[in-house]
Amino acid sequence: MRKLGRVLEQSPASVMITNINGIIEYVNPRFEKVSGYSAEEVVGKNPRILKSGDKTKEEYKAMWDSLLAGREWRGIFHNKRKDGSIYWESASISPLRDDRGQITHFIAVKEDVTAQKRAEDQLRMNATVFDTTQEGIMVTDADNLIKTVNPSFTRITGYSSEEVIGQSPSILSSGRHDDGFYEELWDSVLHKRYWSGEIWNRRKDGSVYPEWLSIAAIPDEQGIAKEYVAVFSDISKHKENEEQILYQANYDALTGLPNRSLFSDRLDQAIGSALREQWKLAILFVDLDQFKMVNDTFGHVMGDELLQLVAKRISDCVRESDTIARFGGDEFVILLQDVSDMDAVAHIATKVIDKITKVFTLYEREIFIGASVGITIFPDDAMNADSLLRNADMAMYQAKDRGRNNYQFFTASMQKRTLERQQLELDLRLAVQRSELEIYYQPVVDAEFEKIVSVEALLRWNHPHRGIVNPGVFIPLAEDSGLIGPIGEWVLQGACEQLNRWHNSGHSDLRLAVNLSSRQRELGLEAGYLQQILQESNLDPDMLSLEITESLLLRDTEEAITWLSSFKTLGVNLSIDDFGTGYSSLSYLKRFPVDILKIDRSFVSDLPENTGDVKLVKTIVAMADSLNLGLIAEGVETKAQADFLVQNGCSNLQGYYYARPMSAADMSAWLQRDMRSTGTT
Ligand SMILES: Nc1nc2c(ncn2[C@@H]2O[C@@H]3COP(=O)(O)O[C@H]4[C@@H](O)[C@H](n5cnc6c(=O)[nH]c(N)nc65)O[C@@H]4COP(=O)(O)O[C@H]3[C@H]2O)c(=O)[nH]1
Repeated sequence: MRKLGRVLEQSPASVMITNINGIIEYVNPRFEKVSGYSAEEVVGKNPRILKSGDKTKEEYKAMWDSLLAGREWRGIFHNKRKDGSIYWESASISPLRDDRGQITHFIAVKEDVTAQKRAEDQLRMNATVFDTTQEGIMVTDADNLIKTVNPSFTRITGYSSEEVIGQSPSILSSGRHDDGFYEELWDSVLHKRYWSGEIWNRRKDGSVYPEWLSIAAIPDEQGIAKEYVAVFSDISKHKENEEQILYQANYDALTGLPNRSLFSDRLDQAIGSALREQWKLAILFVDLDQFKMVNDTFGHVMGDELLQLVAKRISDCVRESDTIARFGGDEFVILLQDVSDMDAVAHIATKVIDKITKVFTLYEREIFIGASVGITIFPDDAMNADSLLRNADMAMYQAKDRGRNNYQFFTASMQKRTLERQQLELDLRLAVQRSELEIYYQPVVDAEFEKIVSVEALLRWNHPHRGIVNPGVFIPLAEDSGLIGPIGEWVLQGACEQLNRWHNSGHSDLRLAVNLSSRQRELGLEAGYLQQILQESNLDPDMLSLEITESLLLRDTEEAITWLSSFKTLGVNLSIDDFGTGYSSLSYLKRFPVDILKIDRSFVSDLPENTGDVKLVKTIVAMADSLNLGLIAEGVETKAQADFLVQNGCSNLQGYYYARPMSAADMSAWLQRDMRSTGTT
């Protein structure tokens, strides 16, 4: 019996003996160690002091039912130690009987299975991760044959586990990587036990996809790799996004051409190669003429489509290896590599202009635009990308100044001209204060009745060093700098005062036309100001007409209508200058409060020989007739032109044939002359 006692005392299992009522009578030292309670603390107590609250009442009842029926009970307890920590015990509880077979005690033999339980939980969790993770997992053996794969492997690759187990992972090879790539990969796995990187694999359906793959070698106790675990995720979507971001950062979304940033990179690279190979580069800066007008008239959708067609036409002019970029708006830039012959560069520029000036047909409309091209050469003109682009831009402006639809090579004198332009702008600021501006007047005659009907006020600048500067040069400068605001008001006031003087000297029927710039609207010219001038000059508003260009009508149409209508309300007339050069249409003539059309000089100069112009002028005359608009032909230089116009219903004529623009004093003298001699001198 003592021997038995020793067995209990030294048992590696916890032993607890309770009486029939479940009151603890004995616990062995192992119990004390595992539970943290001493024998004194638990003897006389109910074992429920160990309860963690995990088992339900029903479970305890089932256990007691079984024990009281004399059956052994086996199960797991989730118990609480004295310090509150939880542990798992596997228990076997048996009833002890006396000689009469009556149950007197219960003996519980328990084993702490916490570690085992944790390991099982860990395994279960690993299995769940393996089954549910989005990453594909493939485990291979020491010979690198597939041992197991998870469901995501099947989802990504299309192979079921049955199809791949026992196979080499090479069935996934895409063929996109060379042997060297796999050698490096395995070298890292074998020596560093790890590799991760991007790899292209092939699905069962043959499609190739990029994945992010990590391979780890799992060593045995001796450190020898027994298994390899490969974890991978399909990164096609991620790559697509990455490519899209890269694309957006480097390409123009509308035309698909490289943008400014990619162009600059390519230009830098091209400069590098050109230096090495000792060849030249040409940069062509292409700016569209009249594009803004199309955009404003027909809307952005049409403007966008036009830009796409332009991009296509420019691409047709150069080699695949050349770069064409869109810098935004209506600016395109071409980079030609390895150029030796400047004639060839000029030829390409001509080709680009020819292609762009050909008619575009969009939504059954015929659209004409033009292009001005500036060219600069590396290394002749500059050594770096920024300067080259600046030069090409400057040359492009020169091409525009020279009448559009042509190209200009950059020259050092252009830089000089740009500086001169800046100087001229400074001078213009002082011109008003120094009284260097003067209003000239050009008569408009009624050729049928041989009398003067009106004068047009045309501004001149008597520059102290340059002499007379024409408005074609300084009006754009004044518009760019905002100086057209005060200058335009000065012209209105001066011309109205002068007309008043002529009225007072007996020419009371004489009318006046003054040019308005669209910028004057933005710069705040208001009808109230004009009304004041008219009152101060004692003029009937009907004696004044404001000349506006077609482009003014087309830009910000609604605002322009409101602005012009406010002048119209005063009683002044509005005339459209350069009629026929833009996208004149009957519909906008009806929308604008216009009174007079001026036929542009360009349609008059080839009359009466040019049949196209003949037709056009006849159409404008008919249009003015039917809309009840006044008509003036500009730029009449010959008797033949005058005769043709009069015979065809336009008798109000303006041009050198009658008189050039002249100072107010000369105009006064002219007014005194006999109108009968007009045009015969
Ligand atoms: N070859 C040729 N040319 C002729 C003939 N008859 C007249 N011209 C020129 O044609 C231009 C007619 O003026 P515009 O079309 O209003 O075109 C004007 C007008 O748009 C603008 N401008 C002139 N003065 C002013 C002004 O005070 N304010 C504004 N905003 N613009 C002005 O500058 C433009 C150019 O003015 P100008 O150089 O004075 O040029 C004038 C005039 O000198 C001819 O028979 N043959």
